[in-house]
Amino acid sequence: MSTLADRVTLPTAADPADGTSSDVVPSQIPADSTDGVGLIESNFDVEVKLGDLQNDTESPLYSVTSFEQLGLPKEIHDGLLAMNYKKPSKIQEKALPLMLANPPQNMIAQSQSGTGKTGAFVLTVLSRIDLKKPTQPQALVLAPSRELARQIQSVIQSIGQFCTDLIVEAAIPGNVSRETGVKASAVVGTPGTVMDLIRRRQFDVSQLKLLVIDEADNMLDQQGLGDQCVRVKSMLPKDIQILLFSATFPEKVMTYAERFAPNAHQMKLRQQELTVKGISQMYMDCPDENKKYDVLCKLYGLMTIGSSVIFVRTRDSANEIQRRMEADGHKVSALHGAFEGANRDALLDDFRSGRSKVLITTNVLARGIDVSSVSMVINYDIPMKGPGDREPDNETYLHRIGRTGRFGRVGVSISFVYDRKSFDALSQIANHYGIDLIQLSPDDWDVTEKKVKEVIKSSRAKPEYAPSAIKN
Ligand SMILES: Nc1ncnc2c1ncn2[C@@H]1O[C@H](COP(=O)(O)OP(=O)(O)OP(=O)(O)O)[C@@H](O)[C@H]1O
Repeated sequence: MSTLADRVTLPTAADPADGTSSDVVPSQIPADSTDGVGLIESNFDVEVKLGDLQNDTESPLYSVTSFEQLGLPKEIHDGLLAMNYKKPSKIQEKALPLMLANPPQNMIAQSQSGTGKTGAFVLTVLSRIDLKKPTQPQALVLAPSRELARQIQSVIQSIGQFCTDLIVEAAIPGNVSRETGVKASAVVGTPGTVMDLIRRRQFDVSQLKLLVIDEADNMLDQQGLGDQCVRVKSMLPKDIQILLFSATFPEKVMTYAERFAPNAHQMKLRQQELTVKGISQMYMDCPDENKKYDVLCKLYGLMTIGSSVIFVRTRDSANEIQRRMEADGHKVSALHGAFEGANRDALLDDFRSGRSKVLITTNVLARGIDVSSVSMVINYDIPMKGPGDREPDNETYLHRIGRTGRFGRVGVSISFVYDRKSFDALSQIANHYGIDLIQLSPDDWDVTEKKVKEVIKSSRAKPEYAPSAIKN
């Protein structure tokens, strides 16, 4: 059978399995005992030398400074030690002195997925709060989803675990008491809920000193949440320090971001620097759309995969794939915006803890979510944008695959293509970032198994630091 790749030439990387171009640690592949569902507990037995990466000048995890040199208060430093953060990553090292300086200045900061942007702004939040006013809101972080807001709340609580009287509240639907309103020094929320709370006078913003917008390119995009963020900002003190963070800042949003955060320091990456080296990016050339599902099941049937995320275009297809996979004996969960909040929280908590290992979701979880055990991301549908979904969505692709390969770990992403449109879209994404995609074929499962397993196996690493101090 001729494959799409026979017909159209897409650049392919040297096969990492042949040892010519490999960012992964080659390891012995055990004869996996699959139980038909391919979702077996894994043994984390390979060491990742994070210290090596943090000494590699080319790595975004590299830094020359120590956290001590950043002059953070003792209780914050103790929190970092408890999290096993030994050295700052590049973004933390470079951005922190600028963000912590007085008088406060705005910042627009870009760094690859999973390189510690959250840590960078959380340290700024904690440094700016006066803990003697525990219920007076002083720092506000906005994020695009309730899941990301809750995660950031947990990171503030974890790094701030020795900050006495620290109260961090999530301003997400259904979470803030109508009677008391917001009673915390740090608030993390989604823009719609934050706007409602301010309007209903349940959130006193008069003493806010810091506004952080995470995933800022998405949050300021006029097609999306832009309006709400602008409205929130218009209700805040005029001299507030503004920090904008993302792994992606497309040019058209950048111009807007510069107006939103005037005179900001800027840390930007070149387009070719945006991809994370530890993620082996592959694509699967499926015979047709209907066969995508069979290929998916075959993949899970063949391999022992730690945790993985499957991204689809619509909520309906997430439900449908979940239904079919469960009927076929796979244990999977689906999470998307149609579910009620508490249910979404429980589903993600299960995934974080490893109780569930396969998460089928939409773009709602494409950004920011940090689950270090994710070793595989599947783009079941190539991310598209614009009227009629005509254009490839470069940014969403990068964020989706960034759910694996967190902070020096390795992971694999597999994007499914099946026709000219999906193939061209993926080619455009690859060209945009200068990525060499590795081709997989459903006609040759031995090779696929070898290529994917090699990465997955080495991703079962025991990092030097605690995997994630996030408490749910
Ligand atoms: N200095 C550090 N030392 C060790 N681990 C760290 C350090 N900074 C961050 N981490 C860990 O690295 C992981 C990724 O960090 P984080 O979620 O902040 O990435 P990010 O850059 O915000 O990613 P994304 O672009 O996906 O939002 C987290 O599990 C975090 O706890």
